[in-house]
Amino acid sequence: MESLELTLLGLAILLMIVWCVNWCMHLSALIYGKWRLHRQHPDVVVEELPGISILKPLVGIDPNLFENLETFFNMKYPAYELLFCIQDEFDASRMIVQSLMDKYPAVDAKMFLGGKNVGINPKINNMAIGYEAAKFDLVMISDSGIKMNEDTLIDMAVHMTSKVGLVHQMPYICTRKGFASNLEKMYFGSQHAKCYLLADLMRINCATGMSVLMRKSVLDEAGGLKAFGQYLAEDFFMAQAFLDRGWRVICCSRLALQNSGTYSISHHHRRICRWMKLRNAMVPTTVLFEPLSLCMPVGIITAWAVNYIFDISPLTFLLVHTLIWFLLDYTRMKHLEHGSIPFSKFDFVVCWFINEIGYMLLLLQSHLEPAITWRGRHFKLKWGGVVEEIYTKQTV
Ligand SMILES: CCCCCCCC/C=C\CCCCCCCC(=O)N[C@@H](CO[C@@H]1OC[C@@H](O)[C@H](O)[C@H]1O)[C@H](O)/C=C/CCCCCCCCCCCCC
Ligand SMILES: O=c1ccn([C@@H]2O[C@H](COP(=O)(O)OP(=O)(O)O)[C@@H](O)[C@H]2O)c(=O)[nH]1
Repeated sequence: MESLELTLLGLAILLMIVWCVNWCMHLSALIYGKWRLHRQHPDVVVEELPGISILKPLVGIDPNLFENLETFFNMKYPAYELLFCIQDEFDASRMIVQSLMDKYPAVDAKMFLGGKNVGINPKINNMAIGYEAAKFDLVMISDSGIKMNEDTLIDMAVHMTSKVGLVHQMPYICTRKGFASNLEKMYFGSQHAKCYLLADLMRINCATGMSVLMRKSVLDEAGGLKAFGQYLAEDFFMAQAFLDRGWRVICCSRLALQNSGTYSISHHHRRICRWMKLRNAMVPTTVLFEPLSLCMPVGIITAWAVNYIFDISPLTFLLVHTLIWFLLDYTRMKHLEHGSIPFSKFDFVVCWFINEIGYMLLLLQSHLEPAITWRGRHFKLKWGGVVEEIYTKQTV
């Protein structure tokens, strides 16, 4: 009996330690975010910044594609080239790119059609020809849904100091109409931002491939872009290749503004679930630690612990815990927005709860359904992150 009580006491103390670690994570991410993000670079001599080759992999169109791509033609940067990689020669994005190239003849832009089969990852296959044609030593990969501010390239280039090999942007979401967009903002502004900033602070590989600037010479030394075609989480392995060679990988101070014109709650959930499956395979410790870094699971287990040790009402504890967590998320989101949050406080509360609950359900789903579906293709992840495409039989 005594040993059971001791075990329960030990467990309760352990859970309280996990709870304290979570508050330290929350506060460190807030402080680090304040220091790292939204910096200005008034003293930079822009003309001296190195040239950049920007790879834009495109598949299909969405209502914001023209607007998003146009921002790349209007960047304040001395030397850059745009390498549009269009997966299918009959893809509708070809017309959009052509019209932008006609509108901005002074911008160095080229189109590459059809890609090249160098592996399984379709994004890598799509960019393979563009990569070979890149003329600058700094190569940037920028996903189709990204919108750029005029000074984002400057910010990324400034972060590419002599010890740095890869600069990435923390994903965030542009303000668009509707609840689905608010929910996406909530996801990227709360738990995701907290862990992303912390990982960057602790130099843990967390680089997301939607917007990354890399030294091409180092990537070539690692086998070039094609070496990463066997993985679906090519971003993770690319960043790892830089770390393995002693280069620093850092997050710059501008956020990656995702502004896809096609969005819905189910699309967001499918996408996040796909990412969770990749995380589970790449860094298996996240299987245990990701739930332990979420408000509700941590609150519930600690409510039991404080009740066991201090006889405090679990419900009161849970309410106070949730309120403070919520307020810290609100503070972070305000900082990420660099101003006021673009939806009402009521919407914020609703989104916050739906995001917290949805997050836990998605974590469960990511374990139940291991196959990965991406843009209509199905993949099986093998240990170590190598991927295999699953072909389904067509019946006529
Ligand atoms: C008690 C502490 C527990 C901490 C546990 C935290 C668990 C992680 C929780 C949230 C993670 C958010 C930050 C990581 C960002 C990863 C984003 C992601 O999942 N990206 C995958 C998909 O990217 C797209 O893939 C297709 C590609 O074409 C696109 O271009 C990409 O954008 C990506 O592939 C994933 C790779 C693996 C990333 C592993 C990240 C581990 C992060 C650990 C963070 C720990 C921080 C806390 C430290 C105390
Ligand atoms: O078969 C594919 C799937 C994706 N992509 C490109 O890869 C990038 C990321 O795709 P998506 O937005 O679907 O990935 P997510 O961010 O959801 O992981 C985009 O620029 C796509 O155009 C590609 O070239 N071929």
